[in-house]
Amino acid sequence: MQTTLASGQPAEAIRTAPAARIIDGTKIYGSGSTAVRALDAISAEFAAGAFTAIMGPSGSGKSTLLHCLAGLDRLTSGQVMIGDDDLSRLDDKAITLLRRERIGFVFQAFNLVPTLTARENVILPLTLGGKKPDRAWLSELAAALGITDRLAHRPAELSGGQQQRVATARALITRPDLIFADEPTGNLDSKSAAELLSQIRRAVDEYGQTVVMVTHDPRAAGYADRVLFLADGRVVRELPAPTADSVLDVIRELGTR
Ligand SMILES: Nc1ncnc2c1ncn2[C@@H]1O[C@H](COP(=O)(O)OP(=O)(O)OP(=O)(O)O)[C@@H](O)[C@H]1O
Repeated sequence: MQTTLASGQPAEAIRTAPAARIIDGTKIYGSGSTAVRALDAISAEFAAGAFTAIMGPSGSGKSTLLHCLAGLDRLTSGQVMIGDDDLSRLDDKAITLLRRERIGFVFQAFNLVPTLTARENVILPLTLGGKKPDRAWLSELAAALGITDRLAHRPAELSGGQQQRVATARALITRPDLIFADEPTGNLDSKSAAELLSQIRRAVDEYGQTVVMVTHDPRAAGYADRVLFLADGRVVRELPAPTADSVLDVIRELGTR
């Protein structure tokens, strides 16, 4: 029989630490009269094996949240936990290692290395860690993302959308526990966007990976398990089991408040 706690939740669910957590996170850029409070004592949990979309108006702190969760930037105060590791207690070297081993990124600026081919860019996280790529997985990813025939090309010879898909393959190649994506479909036509989102969805459903994705697109958010809406550096609404329509409804409602 399954053990349940007083809260009604199964004990197993409680024991499994969230993949990532931010607790009372505040991020202030600059100081004095020019200081900007990008995150304002925000708290949120990202369950292992779940896909969360982050939405909110421009300047609401979405990218800052992603960067702080991913250990690319440090909070001014508060805590970020990746599994059981408290990022505020780790030095930069330890954070770099943790990122390389457990985290994949897809960002707006693709950060592809211009002198490397698409294939070399995709496998870079493995090369850096001294590991060999799993050829079958590389082929599967390239096919699913529609870049198989572009792998020998350098980034400058690829369209923006193709570069975005190469960056996505790079984020997925190590099968990281956690994937952070900042507007991954921003430069894609709707068919390519659907392919990329399906691939991200598979990462969650088939491999149990945890995804946190910033997006402005209600259709993209519809692929997630829940949406967190930010405003002024805080979570103002959580929407479980979103659809493009229910996301639009919440955006309209928040916009008219
Ligand atoms: N490096 C920085 N220095 C100073 N202010 C910054 C910096 N980065 C972000 N900000 C400010 O912090 C606030 C939150 O920015 P952030 O990029 O997190 O918002 P966002 O919700 O991702 O916006 P968008 O949807 O436009 O990408 C904004 O007011 C922004 O101008």
